Amino acid sequence: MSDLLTFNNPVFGQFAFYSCIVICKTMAMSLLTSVNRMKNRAFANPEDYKLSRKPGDDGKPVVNATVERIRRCHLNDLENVIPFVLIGLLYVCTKPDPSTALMHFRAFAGFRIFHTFAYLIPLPQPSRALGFLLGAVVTGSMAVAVLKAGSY
Ligand SMILES: N[C@@H](CCC(=O)N[C@@H](CS)C(=O)NCC(=O)O)C(=O)O
Repeated sequence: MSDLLTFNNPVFGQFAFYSCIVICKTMAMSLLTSVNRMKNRAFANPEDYKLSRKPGDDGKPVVNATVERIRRCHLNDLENVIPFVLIGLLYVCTKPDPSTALMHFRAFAGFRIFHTFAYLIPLPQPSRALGFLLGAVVTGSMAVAVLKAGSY
């Protein structure tokens, strides 16, 4: 029992692996935002322009469509990845069938990566909606398992 949330438990190991992938993907959105802020000279704060002021800059915050799209994608990751990680931890404690659990973890990571491509390319809808919905179904399925395990 005490080994459930350690790497002695293969299900936890797989959960940690796929969680780390989706967390790193979420973190990469910050980097991508920064790169695109610099590329498009679309900084959020007047003081940011002082780092690389160019002739003609008035130092006013600029809203750029690409930067805003990346930020929405980042926010959507936060809305979905955090619940996956929290519910996933509880799910691992229900001692799920290892192959079923692995299918959940892989599917969630795959759908979230697909959602990112669908948002940033962008792919025509309902591609992004499907990426979001299927990922949410995976987290929902783990939540049902947790609720069942805790309901007696
Ligand atoms: N916070 C989301 C909740 C619903 C959601 O996540 N929808 C997916 C599929 S349409 C999405 O990618 N929404 C765009 C977004 O969150 O920026 C929203 O405002 O749209």
